Amino acid sequence: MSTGATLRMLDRADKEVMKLTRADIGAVYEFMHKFRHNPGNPGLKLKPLHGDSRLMSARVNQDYRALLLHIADRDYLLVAVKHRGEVYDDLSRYAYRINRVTGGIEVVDLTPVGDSIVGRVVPPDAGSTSAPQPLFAAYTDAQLLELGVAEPLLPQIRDLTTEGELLALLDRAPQLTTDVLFALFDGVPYDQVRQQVTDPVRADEPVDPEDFEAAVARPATQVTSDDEALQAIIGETFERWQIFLHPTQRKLVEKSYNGPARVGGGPGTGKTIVALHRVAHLARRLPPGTDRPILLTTFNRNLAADLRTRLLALGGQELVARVDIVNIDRLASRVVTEAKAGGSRRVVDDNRVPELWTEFLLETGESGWDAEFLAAEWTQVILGQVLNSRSEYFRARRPNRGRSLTRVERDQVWQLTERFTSWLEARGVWTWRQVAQRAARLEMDRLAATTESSGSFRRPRYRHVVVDEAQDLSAAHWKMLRGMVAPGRDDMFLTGDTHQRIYDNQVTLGSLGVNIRGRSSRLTLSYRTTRQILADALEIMTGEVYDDLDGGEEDLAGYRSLLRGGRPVFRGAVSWAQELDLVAEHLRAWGNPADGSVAVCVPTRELAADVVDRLAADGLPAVEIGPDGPKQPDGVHVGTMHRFKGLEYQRMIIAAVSDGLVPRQAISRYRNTDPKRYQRERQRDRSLLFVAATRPRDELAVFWHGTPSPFLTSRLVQRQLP
Ligand SMILES: Nc1ncnc2c1ncn2[C@@H]1O[C@H](COP(=O)(O)OP(=O)(O)OP(=O)(O)O)[C@@H](O)[C@H]1O
Repeated sequence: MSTGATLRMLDRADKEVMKLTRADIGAVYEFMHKFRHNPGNPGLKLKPLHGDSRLMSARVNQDYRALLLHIADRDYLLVAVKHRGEVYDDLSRYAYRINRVTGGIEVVDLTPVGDSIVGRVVPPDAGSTSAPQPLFAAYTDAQLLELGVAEPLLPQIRDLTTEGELLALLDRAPQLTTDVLFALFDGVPYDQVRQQVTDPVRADEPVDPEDFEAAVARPATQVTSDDEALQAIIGETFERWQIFLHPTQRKLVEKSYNGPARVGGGPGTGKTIVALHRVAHLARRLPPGTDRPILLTTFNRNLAADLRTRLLALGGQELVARVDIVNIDRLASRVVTEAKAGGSRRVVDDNRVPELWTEFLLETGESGWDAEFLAAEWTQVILGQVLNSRSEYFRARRPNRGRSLTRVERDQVWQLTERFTSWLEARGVWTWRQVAQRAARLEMDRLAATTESSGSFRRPRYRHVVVDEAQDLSAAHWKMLRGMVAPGRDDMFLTGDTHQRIYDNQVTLGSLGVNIRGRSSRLTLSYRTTRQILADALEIMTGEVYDDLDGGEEDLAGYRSLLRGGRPVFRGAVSWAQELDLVAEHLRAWGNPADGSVAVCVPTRELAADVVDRLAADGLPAVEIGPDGPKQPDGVHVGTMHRFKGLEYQRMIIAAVSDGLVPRQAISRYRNTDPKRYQRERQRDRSLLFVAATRPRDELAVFWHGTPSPFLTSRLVQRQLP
C-alpha cells in the first residue's frame, strides 16, 4: 500500500511563504516533499489542532509549522505557514468554510499577529465629533452572504469605518470577499455587484458545504498541486499569473464550449493570461504527438513574440512545441506562399492605399471618381467583407459608407477595382488586406474540400484556434481562421477588448461564420493599473459607444482594480518646447530611472524623435519602441501610441495630448464629407489614448501644449497643478 499523500497549496499560503527567509522557504519545500512521500513520517508531527479534526499542524522546521486542512483520506491542503508560537496561541482564530456561493474552500486567520484589526481602538478623525459610520451599514448580513462574503469575517466587516481598515482586512480576506467589498465600497449598486462580481464565480451546481473533496477541485479554490510550480514558487522563478488564476479566469480557461467562445474585459484584466492558460489546457487534452494542432495568433509581430515568451514561461518547450504561434498577417502570407498564390509580389502597407489609388487614377486618366472614396470602398467594403465577385458586391451592404451607390455606379466601382488590382499586380505589389483576402479564400476552399469529400487528404489545419487581441482582426482574417478549424466543440477561443481597437477593422463575427452568441464572457478585475489610473482612463472614454464584435454594444461596467496608488498628474504647457521641459523635469522627479520601467508615449513619430533628442541631451539613454517592441530592455522607452499595445510599465508619461494631435487633425476633413468615417476615426484615436493610459502600473502623467485634447474632460484638465 502506498504511504504517499496529495498536498496542494492554497494561493494565500504562498504569499506567507514568500515572506520567509530563503532558508525557511527551502525548509517548506523540503517539508512538502517529505509530506507527500509519507505524511505519517514521525518527524513531521502531523496532528489535529485542538478542537478541530480537519485543521492540522505539522512541523516544517524548528521555528515554523504548516497549517493543513485535511480534505479526504490522503488529501491535504497547505493553508498557511506560521511561526510555531502563533499556531498554538489561540486556536479559535482559524476559521475555514466552504463558501456557499462559489463552493470554494476559504481559510481565514481572524487575528494575524502584528496586523490585528480585531479589538484595535480606532482613534476618531481629528476634529470629528460624530462617531464614524460603519462602511457597510447599508447591507444586512444576509445580503453580504448572498454576494459570497466569507461568513467568519462578518463581525470584523461590521466594525470597519475607514478605507485603511478595509484595506488591512482585505489583505488577508478570501478573493471573493475582497472583490465584493471593494465594489460596494466604490459605490457599485448591490445588484450590479451580484451580476458582475459574484455571478461569474458562482458554482455551477448546488454546493454541499461538507464536501471538501468537491470543493478543493472547484476553480474558486485557488491552489497549485504540481511540483514544478511549487519549485518555481520556492525558487522565486515564477510570476503569480503562471500559477494562480482568479476563479473567474480559471472557469473560463477550463470550460468546454460548444463552439467559438469569446472573453472580453478592460485592459489588464488578464485576457492574454487566460488565452495562454487556455492553450495549455487544450494542449493537455491532446493525444501525444509531434504536430502543432493549436494555433495561437494575435495582431502583430511583437505581440506574437511576447505570447511565445509567456507561453514558454507557462508550459516550457514541450508546450510551445505543440502550438503554432504566429501573428495574423504572417499566417495569411504563409497560406498564400504555400499555395503559390502570391507570385513574387511584394506586400505594401495598407496605409499607402489612398496614395496608390491617386497614382492609378492619374495614370489611367480616370477622373470621375475620388481616390479617397475608392480607396475606402475597396478597403472597407470589397476587401473588408471579402467580396469575391461582382454579384457579391452588388448584394453587399455598405454600412458606415456615408454615400449610397446606384447599380450603375457599383458596376463602375467594381470594374475600377479590378483594373486597380491588375495595375498593382503589374507593379509587383499587393497590400496586406489583399493577402488576407486571398488566404481567406484559400482556407475556405480547403475547409469545403475537407467536409465535402470524406477520405480527402485535406484535413483542417488546426484542432483549436486561440486568438488574442481579437478586436483588431479584419473580416478576411476571421474567414481565414474559420476555414482553418472544423466547426465544433472548443474550436475557437477569442480574447479582446473593443475599447482597445486601434486598427480600422470592425466586424460582426456571426456573419463571418464565427458564432459566439451565448458564449461570451467578460473579465472585470484589473491586475495591472491602480484604481486611480483606471478611474481617469475610464473618464477618457466618456460618451463613446463600443461594439461587442457581434453587432451589439459593450461597455466597461464593473471594470475595477484592487491596487492603490497616487492620482495621475495632468499638466499643460504653452509650447512643445516647454512641454519637453516638463517631461524632463518629471523624469527627474522620478529619479531618472533608466532600467526600462519608465516610458514616454506621444502621438507621432516626429514627436517621439524630439523626445529621444531631448532625453539624449539630458544624458538619459532613450530607447525607441520599434515594430518588434523596445529595441533594448533598459533605458527610457519612447514610442508612439500604437507601439504601446501589449506593453506594461511601472510609470508612464503621455505627452502632446493636445487638440489637433489627439485626435489627429487629418481626420477633420471627414467631419462633413463622411461623418460616419469621422466618428470611427475619432473613436480609434480615443482608443489609442485609452490603451496608452492603461499601460502604467503605478504612476501616470499626461501632458499637453496649447489646447488640451477634447478627450481630456474639463475635470481632468482642471486637476493640473497651479
Ligand atoms: N491571475 C493573475 N495573477 C496575477 N497576475 C495576473 C493574473 N492575471 C493577470 N495578471 C497580470 O495582469 C497584467 C495584465 O494581464 P494581461 O496582459 O493578460 O491583461 P489583458 O487583459 O490582456 O490586458 P490588455 O487588454 O491591456 O492587453 C499582467 O501583468 C499579468 O501578469
